[in-house]
Order: sequence, then structure tokens, then C-alpha cells
Amino acid sequence: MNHGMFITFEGPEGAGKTTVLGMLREYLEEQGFKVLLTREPGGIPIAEQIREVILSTLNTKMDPRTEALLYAAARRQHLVEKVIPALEKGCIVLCDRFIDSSLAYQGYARGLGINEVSTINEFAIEGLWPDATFYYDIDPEVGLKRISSNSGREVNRLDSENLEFHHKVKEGYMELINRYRGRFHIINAEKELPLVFEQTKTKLIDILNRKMI
Ligand SMILES: Nc1ncnc2c1ncn2[C@@H]1O[C@H](COP(=O)(O)OP(=O)(O)OP(=O)(O)O)[C@@H](O)[C@H]1O
Ligand SMILES: Cc1cn([C@H]2C[C@H](O)[C@@H](COP(=O)(O)O)O2)c(=O)[nH]c1=O
Repeated sequence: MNHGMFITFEGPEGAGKTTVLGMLREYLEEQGFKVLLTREPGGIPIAEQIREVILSTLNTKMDPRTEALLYAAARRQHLVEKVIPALEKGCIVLCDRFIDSSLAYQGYARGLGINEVSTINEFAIEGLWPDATFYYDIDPEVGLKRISSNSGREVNRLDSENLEFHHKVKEGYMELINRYRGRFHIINAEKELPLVFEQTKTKLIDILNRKMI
């Protein structure tokens, strides 16, 4: 099997992941790599429908465990239908959020417990942890300001949580970075976009070179 690389991108709201990912895809394709850029929750019709249910601002009564299970269900379908086939074709899969979002948002910030949320997600991913994860480090207030000044960006149910929740999300990520030291690569996302992109690109090239040795 010609196995590609699975790279995930994480961070608080408005950190710049989606913006950098678009630039990264263009750069990697220019270098001749086969790339799949996708996102969670979503990336395929079933998971995009689950995304609508989770993120609709109308669904204010959603129980935290229901929320965690829906993210895990969307993850499972997206992996089976899209991510695994692309990896089998040797693609570099760039995924905007993955399991660490569930661990930080549902496990830590919602208070369900990182270990508990990890258990349901291990059932969903069957051992397919990312090869590497980029964490875009930003003060949640700065990220939320970026989102509110972007008129094209809808504010979803999770964005609308209070500031305390968003600070907890960041704390949750700090826990994960301690837990999975070798996998995480931290990028200062408060810098200017060209610098954020350059730092990501340099680290990613290093990761790809090490894999090819
Ligand atoms: N380094 C940067 N400096 C200033 N603004 C930025 C930077 N990177 C991205 N932005 C802007 O911030 C906003 C949010 O960026 P983006 O959608 O890429 O973030 P995100 O991490 O994907 O957010 P979310 O996970 O909440 O969807 C956009 O308007 C984008 O143009
Ligand atoms: C995968 C995943 C996501 N979330 C949250 C994080 C964001 O608030 C939204 C997704 O919106 P984005 O604009 O695509 O970043 O969902 C979560 O709480 N748990 C997860 O597993």
C-alpha cells in the first residue's frame, strides 16, 4: 500500500487555520505532491449534514454527550469515505480539525473528560491518529475579534459560547500538547499571515523530509 501522510490543524476560533491551509495546498501541489484538503466536521455529504445539526444556533438544547457523539460519528464517516482512500493513494491529507478538537472542546471545555471523549473517538478512528498536528496558538479574544470583523463568516453555535469557554478550549489544547509532545507543532498564530504561512511551510517540509528518509 502506498501510504500518504495525515496532517491535522488545530486551534481556537479565528486562529487562521483555514486561511493557511488554502495557501499550503497551493504550495504543495506546485511542488508536485498529491494533496487532499478537507475539514471536520464535514468534508463529505453525511458529515456536512451532521455539521449543520451540531453547529446550528437553533439547537440550543443539545446535550454535551450528544454533541461529542455527533462529532465522533461525522469523523468516522469522513475517515472511511474520504481520508483513508486518499491516504491509500499516497496523498498528503491536510485536515482542518480532527480528534484533538473533540478532546479540547468536548473533553476539556465542556467538562466530559479528555479520557472519556478519547474512548468514544478511539472507537471511531480505529487507531488512525494523525502523523503530525499543527497547533495555531492565539489568545481566544484575538481570534474571536478576527471572526467578528469577517463579514463573510457566519457565527455558529460553538463560536457563540462565552469567553470563559473559549479560554478553557485553549487550556484543553495545552493539556493535549503536554500529553502528545512528539505529535504537536506549535505556530504563533498572532503573527502576520505571511510569517504564519512561512513557519508552517518550513515545519511541514521538515516533517515530510524526515518521513522520506
Ligand atoms: N495571521 C493573521 N493575521 C490577521 N488576520 C488573519 C490571520 N490569519 C487569518 N486571518 C483572518 O482571520 C479570520 C479567521 O481566519 P480563518 O477562518 O482562517 O481561521 P480559522 O482558524 O479557520 O477559524 P475557525 O476554526 O473558527 O473557522 C479571517 O478573516 C482571516 O482572513
Ligand atoms: C471537529 C470538532 C470541531 N469542534 C468545533 C470547533 C468549531 O467551533 C466548530 C467547527 O467550526 P470551524 O469553523 O470549522 O472551525 O466545531 C468541536 O467542538 N469538536 C470537534 O470535534
